[in-house]
Amino acid sequence: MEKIVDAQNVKKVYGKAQGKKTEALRQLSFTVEKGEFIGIMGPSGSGKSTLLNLLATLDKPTDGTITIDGNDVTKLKGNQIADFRSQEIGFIFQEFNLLENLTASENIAVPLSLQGVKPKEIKKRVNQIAQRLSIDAILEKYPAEISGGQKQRVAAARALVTQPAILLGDEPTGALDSQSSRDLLDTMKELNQNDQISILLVTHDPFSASYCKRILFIQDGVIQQEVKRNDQSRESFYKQILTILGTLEQ
Ligand SMILES: Nc1ncnc2c1ncn2[C@@H]1O[C@H](COP(=O)(O)OP(=O)(O)OP(=O)(O)O)[C@@H](O)[C@H]1O
Repeated sequence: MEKIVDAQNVKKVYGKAQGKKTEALRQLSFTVEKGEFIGIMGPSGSGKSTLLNLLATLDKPTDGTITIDGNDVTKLKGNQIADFRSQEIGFIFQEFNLLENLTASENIAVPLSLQGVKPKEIKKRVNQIAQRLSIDAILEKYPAEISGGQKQRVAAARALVTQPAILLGDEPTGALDSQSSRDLLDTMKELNQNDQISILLVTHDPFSASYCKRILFIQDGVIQQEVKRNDQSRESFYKQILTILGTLEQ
């Protein structure tokens, strides 16, 4: 199996040398295989956002290594980091972060324009991913003219149009109603199953997490527990997640 992410002994300490220090992550190790759909859960303050920032190459670990698609991202410097991020990492957030004065299609095109891809190729790739996410009909609309669920699909298309090694999600259903959440999660499941897109989802929400194939539970900066869905139904996985969360948050 090909590893998309290989995090080894990752440690993150916040704070100045002399001042108060917070050890947000301690000796955290895990891998993500190509085509996995993995969830990260844990109580508030357990280190989830810290981990996501490190995986997104927005911050560096204090110690340890993080390899993404064969590249040790802890060794990247300056411009290499931004280039790597724009090519290899797709990101969807709770807030959709769309540019309000650009149409859906222009929003999706932004990462490709930044990479200097030619307009004809951009058009082709935007149309392809829009079809995949069933948003072809709204491509010429502005964010203010579409629903929350559609906005998140546009954001997902923007994240995937560069064909990144991994799609990172930070509570992507957090601002959606339950039907739009379900639709987005179904689409993510489909992209994972049919297109082998590797997805890592950080979430508080057991319903979203129940779509994952494997979940890492973090507590106090370490992986406390790991569960696999295997062949159980999503409903039964959901119940298992609730039980574990109950024990963790005591
Ligand atoms: N920039 C920072 N400077 C100092 N401490 C920080 C910083 N960011 C996070 N921390 C601390 O690191 C620990 C882990 O925080 P983190 O935000 O990663 O947790 P989380 O699991 O994402 O929490 P939540 O679910 O509430 O978003 C916490 O103790 C937090 O206070």
